[in-house]
Amino acid sequence: MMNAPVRPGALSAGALPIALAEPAIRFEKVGKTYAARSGQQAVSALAGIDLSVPTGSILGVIGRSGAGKSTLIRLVNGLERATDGRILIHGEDVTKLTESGWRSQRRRIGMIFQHFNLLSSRTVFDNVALPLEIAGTPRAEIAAKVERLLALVGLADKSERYPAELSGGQKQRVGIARALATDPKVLLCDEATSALDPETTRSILALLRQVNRELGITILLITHEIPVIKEICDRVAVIEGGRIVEEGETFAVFTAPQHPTTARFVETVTGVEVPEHLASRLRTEARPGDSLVLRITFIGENATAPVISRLSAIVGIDVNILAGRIDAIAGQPFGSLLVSVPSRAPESEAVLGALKSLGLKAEVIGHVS
Ligand SMILES: Nc1ncnc2c1ncn2[C@@H]1O[C@H](COP(=O)(O)OP(=O)(O)OP(=O)(O)O)[C@@H](O)[C@H]1O
Repeated sequence: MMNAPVRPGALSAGALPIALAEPAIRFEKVGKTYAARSGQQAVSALAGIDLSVPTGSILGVIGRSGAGKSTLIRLVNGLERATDGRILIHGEDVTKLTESGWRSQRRRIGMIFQHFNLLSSRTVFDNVALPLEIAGTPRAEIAAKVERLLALVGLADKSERYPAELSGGQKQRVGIARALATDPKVLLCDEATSALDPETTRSILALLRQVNRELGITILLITHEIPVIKEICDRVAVIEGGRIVEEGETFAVFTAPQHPTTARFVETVTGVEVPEHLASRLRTEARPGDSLVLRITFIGENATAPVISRLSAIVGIDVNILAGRIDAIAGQPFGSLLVSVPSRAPESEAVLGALKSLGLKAEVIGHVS
């Protein structure tokens, strides 16, 4: 039986759920092999990459050095060409574009870099104006647009300065303004905060979030820093050895990583270390009078609920807090707490049962005297 035909105009693009909307970027079985150079072997940098960047989202690709991140992002703006598969940008296959096709495509893609790539001989204003000059925009229009962009990135008072007179964070703000000059639909970020200190990193990430939310620009970023993913990415893809080993919504991936590499990345921001003085005394077998050490994970609304007092009330015993943290992942609360309770059978079983009834994940770490 044939499917019923879809009536043209029955669904407007605005009414489509995100999952059905055309992704801003789609990789289909993409591979990249760098050709052998004299005396060297060919390098397979990427293989079998299937990845969709939903329109309007921020997707972060994380991986260690050499995993293939730079190659992946360079394929999206045509600085490298895929050797296998296809890349679609807003539905258009860019894999077969000619150089002149790429020139007009690149106007729809902005890019920012780890080392900013500003022209040192041009003022802030002239750096931001450059893509507009290349596109042949009239001078009066350029002036108005550059002023708007500098106001957006918080540098309205720096337009006549030169890059050497700016801090790293200010240079990246100029990079962002320049990348937005041609009204791109997609912004690519290549380790954009790796050269910045943590506080400046946070302010640049907040600006990127604002650009995404207020201008509706899709962002694909690559990084080796998990806090960047935690802070602003809606989705995360983990890349290793040229392959995507895990991909999903940031909160889901962080709270239940499936691949060992993902688990190693996320434990640095979600886990609570067992304090040294405790770790050296931990045993797997309980002895009479011992305490049981548990790691409790709080997700979503549980992270801010008074669960420890509720737990004590249910089981009628004291719960000692040993270490903990409450944080936000992609804007959602997440907490992890190390506690100790009596190891004796009825009490410890009651605690584990009560934690389950409260909807909390508990992991037994060991026993201490
Ligand atoms: N132009 C090139 N010619 C040959 N091999 C290359 C080239 N560029 C990258 N490679 C190789 O491809 C693999 C992936 O490199 P890529 O730079 O994409 O990784 P990365 O994750 O961005 O690493 P890093 O964070 O260190 O930049 C590596 O083995 C690298 O040596």
